[in-house]
Amino acid sequence: MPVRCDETAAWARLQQLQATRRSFDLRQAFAGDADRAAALSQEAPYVFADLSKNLIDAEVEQALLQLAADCGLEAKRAALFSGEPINSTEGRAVMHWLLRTPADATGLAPAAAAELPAVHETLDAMLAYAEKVRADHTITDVVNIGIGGSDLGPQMAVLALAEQVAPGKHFHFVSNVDGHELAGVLKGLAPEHTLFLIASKTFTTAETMANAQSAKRWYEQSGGTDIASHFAALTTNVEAARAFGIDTTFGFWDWVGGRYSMWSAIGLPVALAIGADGFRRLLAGAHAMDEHFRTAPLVQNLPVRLGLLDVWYRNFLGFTSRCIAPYHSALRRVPAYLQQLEMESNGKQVDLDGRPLAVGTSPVLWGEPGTNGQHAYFQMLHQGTDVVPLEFVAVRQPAHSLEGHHAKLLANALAQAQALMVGKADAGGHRNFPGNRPSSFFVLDELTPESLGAFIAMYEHRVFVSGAIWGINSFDQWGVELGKVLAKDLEPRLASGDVQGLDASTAQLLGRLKQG
Ligand SMILES: O=P(O)(O)OC[C@H]1O[C@](O)(CO)[C@@H](O)[C@@H]1O
Repeated sequence: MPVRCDETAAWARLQQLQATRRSFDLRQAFAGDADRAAALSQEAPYVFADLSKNLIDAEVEQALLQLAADCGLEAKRAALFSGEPINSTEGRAVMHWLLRTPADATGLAPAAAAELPAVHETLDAMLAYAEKVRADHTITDVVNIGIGGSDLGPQMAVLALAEQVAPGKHFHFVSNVDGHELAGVLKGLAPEHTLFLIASKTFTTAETMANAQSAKRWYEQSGGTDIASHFAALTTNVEAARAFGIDTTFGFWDWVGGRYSMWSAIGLPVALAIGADGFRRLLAGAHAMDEHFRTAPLVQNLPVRLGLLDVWYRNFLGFTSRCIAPYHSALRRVPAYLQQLEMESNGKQVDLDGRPLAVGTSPVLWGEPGTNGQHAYFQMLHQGTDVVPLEFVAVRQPAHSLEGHHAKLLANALAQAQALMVGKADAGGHRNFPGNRPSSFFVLDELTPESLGAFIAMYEHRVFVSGAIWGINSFDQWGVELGKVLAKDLEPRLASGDVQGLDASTAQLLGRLKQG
């Protein structure tokens, strides 16, 4: 039976520490420890993290590392990198990291080594296709149709790396079954200049299938005659894609979770946007972070330190949400991407054996780019009654040459982190800032494919770490199923008006929304 984190000696120790840390004050902690900033910071590939403005100290970190030991984190990490079927409810290995492993890597576990040639064969084919389409100037618009992991990752990355996108191609992402979205995109397109990518791991997702059918109908009705050249599928279900009428397919494997799939064929929009070299650089950055996570001692391992901090905040300090503020507008879809990554992975209520947990799991993740958030919800972060740990992401070098802007942006990020911590007590009443509010601060030197890859991989592993401590399966998502089944039942009722067997509220709403 797996170890329950809350039954370990380290958990009890952390509870004791939490009781003695009720009055912990960041300002005093800095005043009392000249080494605090350095000791609670971490260099990792392409990412520097200053964790020193968090409500922790060396003793708490030490106890958290003991918790990692008691919960078998290293063995779990080894199981991840050995290709063991750690996604136990689906009987699957979890090897998205293999998608960014170089072709000549040595020392891989047999399960991983066996898959590596196929990974690179598919990658090479996909990148060759990407280069062919990039060189084809008749294709001016690429429409990615997919949802969840088949949308958020590529969309986030194409936006983040927009500076490197070759001119002449426009990228559109259609995810919602809401026809307004697809109709809005199609309005400006011509079939002969458009490439549709149907991105779906399962090739069964209702929204994606509906959008794909409508896109195909639109293509044919607008005079398009060459589906083979204007549609490609990115999927593990190549047969279903063929049955749909798509010949050009790029596959991947069931050991790649949807929310971990931007490194696979699902990343084709990114490769189309930044080219084969750019995509390989993205993979290289992520691989560098994989190696850091796999090999660095836990005490100097950034994803480990972050995952343990998440456990401390969630389970000992009782913080139920975390805010992410990228101070870079190109990172504006990062919060949405991370929401799926963390909340779909760790929003679980039972352990690996299906037994109810006695501890809280995934916090709510939310956020907007700075400085916009400052003029919206930062009020609550500074003076609200709840403490919400905040994560700043800043990029040292801008990709534009507009004078003065970047210094203003960075000054704001620094100022907000500083203000949250130091507060302002002398004004009293409405003008009082309590301070002592925690934040982490990530610095990327430049926003490049490498640094983006490393940053995202850091988050993936961080989510793995907290999930491993909680003893949950971070790689299934049964919680999305019930709504899908009920929607199937309700769809025909919206036409017929049949409310038999429905609860009174759903019946009333269905009556109001009835179609026709
Ligand atoms: O790629 P697919 O199979 O269309 O799934 C899309 C998304 O739907 C989910 O399965 C949730 O419904 C996500 O996990 C996944 O990323």
